[in-house]
Amino acid sequence: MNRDVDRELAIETRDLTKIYGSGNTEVVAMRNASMKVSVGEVVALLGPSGSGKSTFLTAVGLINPPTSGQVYIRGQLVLDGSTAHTNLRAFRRRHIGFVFQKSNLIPFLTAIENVQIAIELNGESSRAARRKAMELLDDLGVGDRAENRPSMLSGGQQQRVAVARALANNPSVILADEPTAALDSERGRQVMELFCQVAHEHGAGVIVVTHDHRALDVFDTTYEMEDGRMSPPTHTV
Ligand SMILES: Nc1ncnc2c1ncn2[C@@H]1O[C@H](COP(=O)(O)OP(=O)(O)OP(=O)(O)O)[C@@H](O)[C@H]1O
Repeated sequence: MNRDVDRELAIETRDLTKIYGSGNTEVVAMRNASMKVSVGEVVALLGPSGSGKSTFLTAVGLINPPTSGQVYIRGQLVLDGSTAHTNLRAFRRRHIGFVFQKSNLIPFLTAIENVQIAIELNGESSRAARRKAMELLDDLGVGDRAENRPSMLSGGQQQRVAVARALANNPSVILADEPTAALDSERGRQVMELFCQVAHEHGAGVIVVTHDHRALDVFDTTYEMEDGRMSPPTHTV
């Protein structure tokens, strides 16, 4: 990626601070955390347990607002401290895709239905949604498992379906919390590589919280949190 060009930003956070509790129980979980993620950039977020990664990710995901600081998505100010500048639920559904540690697929729906339903919820016709869902499953190498329920799929295949679902509505932003934690290192790497490839192709800004230092070369940029503070970015050459 050519970083000399001022690319369009998918995500920008400015000085995010989060304080839980008050008085004796006050915890400053995040201090002035700033990050810029361009369209098509895939970022790894590292840090020890309790360093504030989930607090940061859930603030960017508009789930757990910061105490102060701003979140911009595609240049639009969405959160200023705990003040919402848009309808957060609607904005989240349209612009943000989530991938969790476990795939969280709906057990009684097939792989394709799990992806299709996410597209239909955003107002697509069932036919168009099914076609798009199939394309995504094919992209992620699980098209041949489209008619299987999650219990018939391996952990890696389930996670690929979950990634397809996160990409379903062409989100500007994808947030993943240890998406490969339940997989062995080889399968974890495969899922991460595919995830990055598809995110690049779809032009989303992606932040992945990971503990796996072995797969860092698949990311464009790495940040590290420690004691609530965000490091400057390290770019992969
Ligand atoms: N709801 C809460 N109330 C009070 N303190 C909290 C709350 N959530 C998190 N914390 C505290 O904030 C700090 C940062 O937690 P956070 O979960 O963001 O860290 P993390 O880096 O994601 O950790 P892990 O890797 O273990 O998930 C920790 O000290 C944690 O105990």
